[in-house]
Amino acid sequence: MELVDHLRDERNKAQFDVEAMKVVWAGSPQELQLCDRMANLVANHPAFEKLKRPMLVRKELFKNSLRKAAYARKLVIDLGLSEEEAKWLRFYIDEPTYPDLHWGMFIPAIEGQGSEEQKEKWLPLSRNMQIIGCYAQTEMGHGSNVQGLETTATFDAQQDHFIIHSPTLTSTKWWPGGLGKVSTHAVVYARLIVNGEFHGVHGWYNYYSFSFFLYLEDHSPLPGITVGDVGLKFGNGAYNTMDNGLLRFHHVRIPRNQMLMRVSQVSREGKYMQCDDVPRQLIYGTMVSVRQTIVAMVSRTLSRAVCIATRYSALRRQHSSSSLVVPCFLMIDYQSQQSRLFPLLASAYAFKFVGEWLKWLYTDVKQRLEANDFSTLPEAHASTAGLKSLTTSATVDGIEECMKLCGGDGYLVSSGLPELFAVSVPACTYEGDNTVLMLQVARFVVKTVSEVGYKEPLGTSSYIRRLNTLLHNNCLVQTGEDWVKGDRIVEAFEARAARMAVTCTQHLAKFQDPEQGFSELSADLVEVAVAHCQLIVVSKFVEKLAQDIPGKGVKEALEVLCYVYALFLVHKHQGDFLVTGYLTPKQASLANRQLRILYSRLRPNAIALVDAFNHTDHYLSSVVGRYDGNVYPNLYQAAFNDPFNDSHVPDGYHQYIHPILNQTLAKL
Ligand SMILES: CCCCCCCCCC/C=C\CCCC(=O)SCCNC(=O)CCNC(=O)[C@H](O)C(C)(C)COP(=O)(O)OP(=O)(O)OC[C@H]1O[C@@H](n2cnc3c(N)ncnc32)[C@H](O)[C@@H]1OP(=O)(O)O
Ligand SMILES: Cc1cc2nc3c(=O)[nH]c(=O)nc-3n(C[C@H](O)[C@H](O)[C@H](O)COP(=O)(O)OP(=O)(O)OC[C@H]3O[C@@H](n4cnc5c(N)ncnc54)[C@H](O)[C@@H]3O)c2cc1C
Repeated sequence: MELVDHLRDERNKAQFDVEAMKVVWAGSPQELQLCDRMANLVANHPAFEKLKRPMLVRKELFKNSLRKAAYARKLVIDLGLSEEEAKWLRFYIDEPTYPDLHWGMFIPAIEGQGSEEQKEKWLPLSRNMQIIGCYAQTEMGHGSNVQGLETTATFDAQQDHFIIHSPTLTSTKWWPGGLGKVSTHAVVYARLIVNGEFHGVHGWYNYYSFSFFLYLEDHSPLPGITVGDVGLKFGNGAYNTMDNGLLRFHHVRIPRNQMLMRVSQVSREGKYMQCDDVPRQLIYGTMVSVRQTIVAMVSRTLSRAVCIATRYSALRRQHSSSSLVVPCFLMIDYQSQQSRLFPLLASAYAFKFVGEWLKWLYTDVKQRLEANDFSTLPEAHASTAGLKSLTTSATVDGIEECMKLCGGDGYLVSSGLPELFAVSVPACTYEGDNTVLMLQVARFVVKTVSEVGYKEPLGTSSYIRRLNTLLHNNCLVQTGEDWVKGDRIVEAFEARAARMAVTCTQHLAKFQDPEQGFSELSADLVEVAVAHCQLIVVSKFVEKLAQDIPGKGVKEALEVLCYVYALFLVHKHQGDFLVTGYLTPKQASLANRQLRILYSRLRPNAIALVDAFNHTDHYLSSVVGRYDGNVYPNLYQAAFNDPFNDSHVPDGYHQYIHPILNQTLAKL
């Protein structure tokens, strides 16, 4: 039977080579081929079916996710998949489970903080999954405030042991993924006490990581350990496939050599030593690594929501504004729909490119760290923290908007959007609360501004070198067309970021106690950080356009997306641009007018741009976002796939409805 493509007319409108755009989106022909292979491996295997997931109760759901993870492991071994292939396989299975933390945090923590000897011992075991690990940092009472962690690790010189203890209820480890039910091991963060002395009363050396056995082989906890799951989380299915755990220690002994020893050591005699040439911030290194990964992944999450909303918008017709009777308008042709949808489409591309750049930055910093060059660590920290915060917040808001863009059907689980929202929303909290992370960026920016004159700003903050120009030269835009020039756009974002940073730095200088100033101005500081991070995203998109991009019409389509992203932000944050005096109201309104023109240029390419994401229907798991656009019959069928429709008479009907109908409520 011939398959009907309900979106064919839309696909025919494309003004660029979709196959070439797929390569740009994937990053390279090799990446495209790799992702395509892994996505289809998952899509074509019944073991990875996921549509029934939201109907399962927690225990069934969890067992189901363990089965999938085991099956994935078997595939990795049977097919001899590389670590990279295995990573994409897990990604397309699309279900948070313990291997995410094992591969994503436990192994990187050992790699980054273990001594050579420790790495040699633990990494092969971990990579072969003979042990399964998690990352136990957060406590019930302390999440963002890592320095406040209460778990103690007291050195016992007599027995050459550390004693790990949870002295208070609030010191209970709380949230680590994979901890609750599965992990055999954990990297645990605790305060170090040697010879009765708390290291780090001043906040320098007060917590260190330890790796130790959590379970006995018969799978009951070691003596002195209490472990469990933190409980049901938001959303059906969603993150409930993960065993986020709680953990308490009652004077648990571990050998001294299970302290991760790259940054500092405790000797047999009980002497504490910090490696001179290694900054203590290295113990935060795993977080830098995961924040980078989150940015690399988040564009795919947003692209998924946008793909669903764009396809449905290009199919569903509503009345025109002049006639409420004739259903003639495609939703995507409403200007108001475009102004909500197209900036999200542009954001997905923008986040993809900034994610590629961040990966490059991180790879570079990682190589430097291995060679004990720590000079770029502050920038890597600020960039990973800021971009993690910016992109996850925008993505989660974007998914919610996509849900609304699909009307009532977006609210159905079968649209794929509610579960995507539920599984993504904790990304604004985990790996650092987004506001807390933006305050770290602000600290970095303010410090850079304060040091102008005796320290050269580098990398993402190098615009601060041209402070004088940026503070005094205002925008030169005179026509709408003037706004679609890469260097002009970047300069506008630089001027806004620099002016906001300088104003805040001047306000901070008025406080006698800098920390009090930082606290009182924290809301403004977050805005400074947002401006800095948006500048990074815009400038990396503009830099991408300066590269050689093959394929008919591909570069032109990307240019439109870049300007949509940038001018949408100019419009959204026009208050910043006007208050800093960089733009006049006329220039701001020209930007908005140009944005409307760009929407009309993007419109014919909309479906092709989401097709270029190359998402399988399995990955989308959305009735309204199907590739073939055959929505309505499938929407109807999906309703009958719900077990709730197995019978006309639900449980409780005879008991609770009949008495009302028969007016026999008194018998209840
Ligand atoms: C949308 C869908 C996305 C899909 C993606 C899927 C993939 C992801 C799978 C994983 C899923 C879940 C995993 C979740 C795991 C976790 O959540 S682990 C726990 C994470 N916890 C946190 O992130 C805690 C946040 N808090 C902190 O990072 C720090 O404590 C904080 C930075 C807030 C510390 O603040 P202070 O106490 O003020 O800092 P100090 O300790 O005094 O240090 C200040 C100096 O150190 C520098 N610094 C800070 N952090 C780092 C770092 N990471 N690297 C390098 N340097 C760092 C800081 O700049 C200061 O430097 P200065 O003194 O100014 O020079
Ligand atoms: C799904 C999920 C998975 C997780 N996985 C892990 C894991 O594997 N391992 C692990 O160790 N942890 C994990 N966590 C814990 C996570 O890292 C913490 O939740 C996170 O760091 C935030 O800490 P908190 O929950 O204590 O929030 P809090 O720090 O209590 O923040 C609450 C509010 O206070 C504000 N706030 C806090 N501090 C400041 C400040 N200094 N200035 C201004 N505002 C502030 C925040 O902006 C926020 O609005 C996970 C969490 C979730 C939700």
